[in-house]
Order: sequence, then C-alpha cells, then structure tokens
Amino acid sequence: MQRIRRALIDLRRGEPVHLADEAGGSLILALENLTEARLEQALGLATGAPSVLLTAHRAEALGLDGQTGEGIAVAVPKAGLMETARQLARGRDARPTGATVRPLTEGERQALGLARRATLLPALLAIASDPDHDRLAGEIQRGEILSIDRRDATRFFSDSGRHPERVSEARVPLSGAEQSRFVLYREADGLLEHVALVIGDPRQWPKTPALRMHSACLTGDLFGSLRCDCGEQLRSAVHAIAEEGGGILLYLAQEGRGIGLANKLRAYGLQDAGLDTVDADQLLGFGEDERRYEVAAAMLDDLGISRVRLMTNNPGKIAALEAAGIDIAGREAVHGALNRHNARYLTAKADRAGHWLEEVFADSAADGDQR
Ligand SMILES: Nc1nc2c(ncn2[C@@H]2O[C@H](COP(=O)(O)OP(=O)(O)OP(=O)(O)O)[C@@H](O)[C@H]2O)c(=O)[nH]1
Ligand SMILES: [Zn+2]
Repeated sequence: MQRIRRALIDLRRGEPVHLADEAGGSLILALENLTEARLEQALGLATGAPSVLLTAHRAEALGLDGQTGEGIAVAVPKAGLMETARQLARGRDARPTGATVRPLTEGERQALGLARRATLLPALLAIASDPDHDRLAGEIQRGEILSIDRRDATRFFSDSGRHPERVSEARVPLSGAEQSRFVLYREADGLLEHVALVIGDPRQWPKTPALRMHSACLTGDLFGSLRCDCGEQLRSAVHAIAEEGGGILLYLAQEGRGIGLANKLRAYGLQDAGLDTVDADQLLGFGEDERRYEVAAAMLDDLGISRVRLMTNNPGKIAALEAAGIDIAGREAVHGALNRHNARYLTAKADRAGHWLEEVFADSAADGDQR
C-alpha cells in the first residue's frame, strides 16, 4: 500500500516508476508532464522498446477500436518519441499509422489505473527494461526509482483501502440551515476525504430522510461557474433539506465526475473547441462517468442510514447507490437554472446520459429563454 501511494506521487511529479510484470518489466512515466530531460534520463536507464499506453476510451475516440480490450499499447519508434507520444496522449486526430498496437498486459492495465487514481491524464509511456542489463536495476536497488509489482496494485485496487473512517466533526451553522454538522471521513488508504453534512436533528427528521449526494465541483460550488448547475444544486439542496426538517448531504471528493480538476479543465478546453461533455472526456481517455458510490454507501451505513429519498436527476446515481445496498424510497428533482453557458452541457446530460432535466428546459421555455 505504502509503495503504491509513493507510486501515485512519483507519477504525479513526472518521475518514472518501474513496473514488474509478466512481460518482464518496464519503466512507466506519465505523459501529461513528461519533459525532454526526463525522457532522456529514462531512455538511459531502460533500453528496451518504448510504447504508449492508452485507455480503451481514448483508443476508441481515435478510431482504434476492435482490438482494444481495456486499453492498448502502441509501439513508438525512439526517433521523434517525444512528439509521437505527446500526440498519442493529447492530440485530437492522432493516428498511429503503421504502428503496432496490442492489448495491454495486466500490469499495464494496473498502471493506467494508477494514473487515474492520481487524477492524471490516463496516458503513459512504458519503456521495456531488462533488469539484468539495464542501469535501471542499480537505481531501483539504491531506492532512486520505485519498483512496484502488479500484485501490489491489485491489492491496492481491492475495496478495503477505500473504506471511509470517521475522523472529526463539528457544528457549522449554515445560512438557511443553522442546525448543521460537518462530519469528515477519510478513506483508509489516506488519499481522499469526504464530508457528510448532517442537517437538523436526526431524532426529528422525516421518517425517510432526504439525501443529496453531491460530487465536488470547485468551479461551480465555490465560484458560481455558469458552465454547470452544481453551485445552485448544492445550495438549493441544503435549503430544501433544512426546510423539511433535516436530512443528509454527502459532499464527495470526485471532482469532474471523478476525473479530477486538471482533466475537467482540459475537457472544458475541448468543449470550447466543439465537443460535448461526454465526447470531451472520452477523447481524454475517460468513460462518461468515472464515479463510484460504495464509499458514499459506507458513510451512510456509518451514520445509521439505510433508506433515503434521493435528490438527483441522474438515473445512474440511483442504480449505483441501490447496488451498494441503500434502499431508495423515492427520487426528488434538484435543478439549477438554464443559461447560455450551461445549455449545451445540460442538453448533453439529458440526451447522452439520460438525466431527467425536462423541467429545466420547460421552465426555461416558459420564461421565453433560448435553449
Ligand atoms: N468531466 C466533467 N465533469 C464535469 C463537467 N461539468 C461538471 N462536471 C462535474 O460533474 C459533477 C456533477 O456532480 P453532481 O451534480 O453531483 O452530479 P450529476 O451527475 O450532475 O447528477 P445530479 O446533480 O444528482 O442530477 C461534478 O463532479 C462536476 O465537477 C464537465 O464538463 N466535464
Ligand atoms: Zn459543476
């Protein structure tokens, strides 16, 4: 676990990590922050063939489907490596013509999983290594470069590391919901923290309390971004819950539908260039929604809540929370207003992800706005 945590940080810092797997082993580097100097250093340590690892989502977006499984490894020549790798990782129309494309090994699949947990762009450079000949072995022995085993990663991805533990709590009166408590949870692997906002006195709650499960959106929640409806949903949910005598809001650390703020901003750039929110995420290498809700269900369990009325327009949240063992007694809409900056985003949520947003568009039409 400790080694994997360090691997996440090394990758985030742009440093190489050695991955030992069935194919022998390779030196792995994140492509989003790769520099020429770092690349040269890596090529001096591991001397085998380089390849770029991409997720199936990105492979499909580049038109490489059919052979992808959970992702692909594209063999890249050493000449012009930096530019080719960058194109494969970030380019809009990167076409590895003539390049050998093969499915990922299990270890490479885990490596891409680590990049996602580190909320990096899920695109890695892998340089095959021969531990008996390369300089790499010495660096690993000296502790300069971390070596991880595929099995370490498998253990890390098992759910036990994500179990949330209650850390601290306090009374925090909110405007419109004066009787509120913040309860902070930390996942067992120490990486993420989530908040349960307990509104009102649980002894006086409605029999089946309302739950808003809200994913972090720094731009919307804190700054009132007009690109999405998050800020309004957050505040209106707190008010509505307080009005009816109390309930729960879970504030979950899954910014950008789980892809992280850096990637969300990259996705915004692609949306400004014409893609919708789903296609933008896919081009970056992500699925249409990367969030999971087992941790939220475990927080509810800790709070003694097993049955709720869920405040959402997202059918996926209902299904996921039910699958995680929470009884959903009903669904309540929670809307933000349509504006010219979020119309395309909300339209894509409705049309592509099946969110129930008819009322938002109807209200806006009644007000005479343009969709
Ligand atoms: N990847 C990506 N994430 C976005 C974009 N716009 C907003 N988000 C994120 O989407 C999430 C929205 O969270 P929620 O409001 O809880 O969820 P929802 O799926 O909209 O469902 P409900 O609001 O419950 O109906 C937040 O994590 C935002 O940061 C975008 O264009 N791309
Ligand atoms: Zn938002």
